[in-house]
Amino acid sequence: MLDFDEAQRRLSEAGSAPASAQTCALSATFGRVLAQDIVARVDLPPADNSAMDGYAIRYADYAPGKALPIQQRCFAGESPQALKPGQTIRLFTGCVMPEGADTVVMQEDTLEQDNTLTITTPPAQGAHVRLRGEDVEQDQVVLSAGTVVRAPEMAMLASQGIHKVQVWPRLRIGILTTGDELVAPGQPLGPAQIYNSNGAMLAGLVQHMGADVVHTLHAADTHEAIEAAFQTLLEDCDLVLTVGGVSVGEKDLVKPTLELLGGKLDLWKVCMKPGKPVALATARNKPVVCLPGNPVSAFVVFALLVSPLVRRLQGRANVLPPVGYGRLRTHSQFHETREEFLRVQCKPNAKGMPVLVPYALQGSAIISALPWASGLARIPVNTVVGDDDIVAYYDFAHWLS
Ligand SMILES: Nc1nc2c(c(=O)[nH]1)N[C@H]1C(S)=C(S)[C@@H](COP(=O)(O)OP(=O)(O)OC[C@H]3O[C@@H](n4cnc5c(N)ncnc54)[C@H](O)[C@@H]3O)O[C@H]1N2
Ligand code: MOO
Repeated sequence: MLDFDEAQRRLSEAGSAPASAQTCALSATFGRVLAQDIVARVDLPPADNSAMDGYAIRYADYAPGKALPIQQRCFAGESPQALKPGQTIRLFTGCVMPEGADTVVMQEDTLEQDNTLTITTPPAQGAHVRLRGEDVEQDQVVLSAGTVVRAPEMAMLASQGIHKVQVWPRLRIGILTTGDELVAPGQPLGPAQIYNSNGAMLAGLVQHMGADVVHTLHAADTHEAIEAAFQTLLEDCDLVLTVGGVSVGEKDLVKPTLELLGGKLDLWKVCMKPGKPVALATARNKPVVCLPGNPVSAFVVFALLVSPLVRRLQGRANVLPPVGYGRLRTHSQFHETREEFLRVQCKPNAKGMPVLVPYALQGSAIISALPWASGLARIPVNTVVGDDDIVAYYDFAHWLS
């Protein structure tokens, strides 16, 4: 069985960014991956401006109790006059600083009467002035290729006046579920049947990562049905995910069918619990990942092994999210021969230290653990782990996005 970290590395490298980029309007960039570095076109802010509603002065003109005539009232969007010596200009937040002024006095620290200003609280030199370029300087790289565009990145693009960018095409993923015991939701449940929950789950996981679900197919446990589904999926998709039928049972036909189609098996069986019977193959130059059928196993394998490959294929720069840590709150002692990934909730204790509370049932068919858990606690192999021990924590907020 392959070591978990080695398997994760190999899956994360089992593909590459798309061959060509496409142009995307700013308003449609949410969730897209930048295919170009973004270089600042303008200084941000483009000019010195006021951070407060108040009065622009030349600091040297200040003296306690001294009255300064108000030369002009200037609103945001208007160009101020140059400040005359010994005078002040009334201005508002966002107004460009008048030439000659170096300080803004906020209006709460002043008295205005008969068009003259008295400053009641001594100002600090240079106070409340936002300096040209203090945020971003022209020609600086503000966003790198491989960044996922979310609201902060949209703010940055817009602040630079950029309304079109080069992005990678959306990743097209196909899903294949197998198993004669499965029934589609909406259909009556017969004896010895269960609902197909992995199809919907994987479709949701794919969408959450900003990729497209091109097909969600279901095949009966026959070579013919599985082969026909593979033909469609390999034709239409960049990545194929199968679920179930990848273990050692007599109807576990996914791997043999893939091999019949000329697929090359790159790895099979990883030393992890849940998730052992996972396979990575290449067919028609496309990666195929076969996930174990148990719902929790499929979910965990997607989070830890498939999501890095998805990020790679999407052209993202960071494919392996950060791993956190926490103190395990448990009544059990663990001494594993496979890396175990417990479904846990992460909560801070009174000192703010993250505490990882495992779900009561840790079987790989326990679907109720999935909406409950915030992430996975990693129990290392050949190590006794008990209450309060510090273990690695894989937060779904990072590992599923
Ligand atoms: N003799 C052995 N048996 C098993 C082994 C083993 O090493 N030796 N490994 C076990 C482990 S670990 C796992 S995980 C499962 C995975 O097996 P498969 O990937 O071949 O999956 P199936 O046998 O098809 O299904 C397993 C389980 O999951 C249910 N399932 C499958 N697909 C769906 C779906 N779309 N929605 C909901 N539930 C699904 C299926 O009914 C089974 O209960 O193998 C162990 N066995
Ligand atoms: O590996 Mo299986 O995924 O333990 O249930």
